Amino acid sequence: MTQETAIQDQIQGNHCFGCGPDNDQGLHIKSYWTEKDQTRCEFFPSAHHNAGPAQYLNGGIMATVIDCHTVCTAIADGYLQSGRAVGSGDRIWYATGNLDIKYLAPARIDTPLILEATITERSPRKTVLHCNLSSDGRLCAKAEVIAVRVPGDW
Ligand SMILES: CCCCCCCCCCCCCC(=O)SCCNC(=O)CCNC(=O)[C@H](O)C(C)(C)COP(=O)(O)OP(=O)(O)OC[C@H]1O[C@@H](n2cnc3c(N)ncnc32)[C@H](O)[C@@H]1OP(=O)(O)O
Repeated sequence: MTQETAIQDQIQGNHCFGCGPDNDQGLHIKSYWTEKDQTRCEFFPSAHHNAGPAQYLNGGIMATVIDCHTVCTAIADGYLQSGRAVGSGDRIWYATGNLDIKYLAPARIDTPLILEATITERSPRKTVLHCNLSSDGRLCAKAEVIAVRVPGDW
């Protein structure tokens, strides 16, 4: 189920700080399906994304990339469940209802992050996802996210 076009590049008009192609100052994460119900994102931190110690990544940035990777996965899944191409027709949009992160180890600022999300539950109004964030082969954070479907004009 691999694909060449990122989920974010199939959705028009997204100004989100973490995942919006239309945000000039955003992080511009890119998420791809890898298998059924699973997506992957590789993110290269910039030097100004650091925590207090310059060698480590800020935890809020980690939360943002997890949030955006999982919610974009829920949005793409919403289109697939409706039998539609991602981004086609009336907008399908989800917002973050809950984001529960456990920070397990520091992530280095000079090393790419790997995010792997899995859809664990879905219903018409919400999608539940698990996400692992790794850096340099080490699991640095794991999260449970509840994405709630909101109206297209939210
Ligand atoms: C222009 C085009 C752009 C497109 C780009 C898109 C890409 C953008 C990507 C952005 C990426 C970044 C994303 C961002 O940064 S989104 C920004 C951060 N998030 C928010 O601001 C959300 C603020 N909250 C709300 O708007 C509402 O409270 C929401 C929408 C969340 C729920 O509203 P509402 O209360 O009316 O919902 P419901 O009562 O019908 O419940 C429905 C189901 O959901 C379950 N539930 C509800 N709340 C919670 C909760 N807090 N924890 C756990 N579960 C919750 C509930 O039990 C029920 O489950 P079930 O009983 O069915 O099992």
